[in-house]
Amino acid sequence: MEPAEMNTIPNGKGHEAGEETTATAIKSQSGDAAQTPGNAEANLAESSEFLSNADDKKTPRFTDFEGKTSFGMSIFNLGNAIMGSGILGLAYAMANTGIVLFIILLTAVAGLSSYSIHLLLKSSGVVGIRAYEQLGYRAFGTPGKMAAGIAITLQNIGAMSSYLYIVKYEFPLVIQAFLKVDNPSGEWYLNGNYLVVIVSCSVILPLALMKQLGYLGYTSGFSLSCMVFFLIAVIYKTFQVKCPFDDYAHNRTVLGFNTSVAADPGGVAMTPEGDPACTPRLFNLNSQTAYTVPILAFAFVCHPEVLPIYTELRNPTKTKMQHISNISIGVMYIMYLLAALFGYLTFIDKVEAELLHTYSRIDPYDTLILCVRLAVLTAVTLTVPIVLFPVRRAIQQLFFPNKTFWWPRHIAIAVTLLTIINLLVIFAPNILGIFGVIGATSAPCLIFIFPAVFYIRIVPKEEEPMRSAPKILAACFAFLGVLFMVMSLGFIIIDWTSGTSKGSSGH
Ligand SMILES: NC(=O)C[C@H](N)C(=O)O
Repeated sequence: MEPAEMNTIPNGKGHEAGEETTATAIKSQSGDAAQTPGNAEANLAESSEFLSNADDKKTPRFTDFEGKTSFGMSIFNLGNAIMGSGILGLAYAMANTGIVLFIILLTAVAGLSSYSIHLLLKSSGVVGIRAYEQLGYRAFGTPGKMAAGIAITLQNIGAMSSYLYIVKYEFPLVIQAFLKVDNPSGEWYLNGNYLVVIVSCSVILPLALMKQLGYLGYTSGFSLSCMVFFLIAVIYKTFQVKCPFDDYAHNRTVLGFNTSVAADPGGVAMTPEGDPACTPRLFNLNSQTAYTVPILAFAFVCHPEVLPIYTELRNPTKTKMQHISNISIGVMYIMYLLAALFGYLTFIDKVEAELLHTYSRIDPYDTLILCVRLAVLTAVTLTVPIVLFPVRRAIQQLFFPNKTFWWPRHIAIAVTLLTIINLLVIFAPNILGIFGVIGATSAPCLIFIFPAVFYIRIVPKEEEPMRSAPKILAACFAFLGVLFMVMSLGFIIIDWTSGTSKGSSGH
């Protein structure tokens, strides 16, 4: 072991100077043990110590970091990590599956998501370090660590870009409507690119510079309340909007108004009352049904954030963290179900891939809908710092594995990441298609494949033989992930070649 390793903070978070404990040395040894068969015994002793402690619910013995975040704040943070732009695509997914099939799939993805967190937590109990990349390292050495780090980076950069796209395209419309600017003539405050930079510098960057994720609990709570407001508005609108709805652009054209709202090229056919297009379906299968699982999987991705949140949890145990995950997933499940159901019941077959757009087609200047847009904008903006944390941690794990916390590096990584995402959103809006592919590859890796294969490799054979039920189940889970990845990629390729791209998971 190199002397430098004795000071390693493997989770990428540092202690204050002088806070270094012998625990750090224990971790460094365990990192080494992964590579040296001779140390396997010591390693196993350490793992069983973690496991027995977790199971006994005695004083926890995780020594990689002393967390201070409460149970409630951790629920807010994880809930905020789960809830993002994914919610806007769910009504569309329901339109393409029907209500019953959607509920079955939503329940399945939520359940699988929670099982996958169980695998991650159990593996991290064995390794003793709560970092996704370290699980990869323990399971497969450097390639495993690289694979985890790269998947987290790609997935989360994709998610953050999708949030900033919302800021770029929604924020100018909201400002325009609130200021009642009918004919915009190049005002800077209606330019989405400037707004993205302003929001990034004034809101996201200061939050992303926080030393610990736990501090973001309050903003996460606020972000979730914004989404609750969105949900209440979606439910309320179901009883307000008559099906078939009158397209605003169509009305304005018919009445001869000069409107700045572009008419949808497809238009909305004015269907008579009693049209089947206004009857909700219980089951539905069409060419877009294939996108449902990628949309749902994207909506439930929070796995890169689980271990950082666990690291900062006060008195951490596996059971406690699993409760936090189950509560967050459970609450999001209910919110997702309600948003999808009422969004679908409002527009039935006319619902678009992005729910907010559909409301704008009724009346883009409706005050409630403008407030809802503002709420969604705020919610996704406040999610960016949470999603940025695991990327910074992955970069630290990959490039500066043996370094203690250092403010200049912490700040430089955040600034660089935000700059890259801003440049992508401003100059390469067409890259969303690429993120569809990334979403289709990194999401199944992070949710299904990595937790399962890491678990199989990390949990010692003495404790769970290869043919034991938990490991066979984990193997099936990994297989499901591969199947899902191949399917999603196949659909995207078919979509591209037939030229009807809808962009699956990358909203
Ligand atoms: N955190 C993520 O990667 C995506 C998040 N689950 C969303 O719905 O936007």
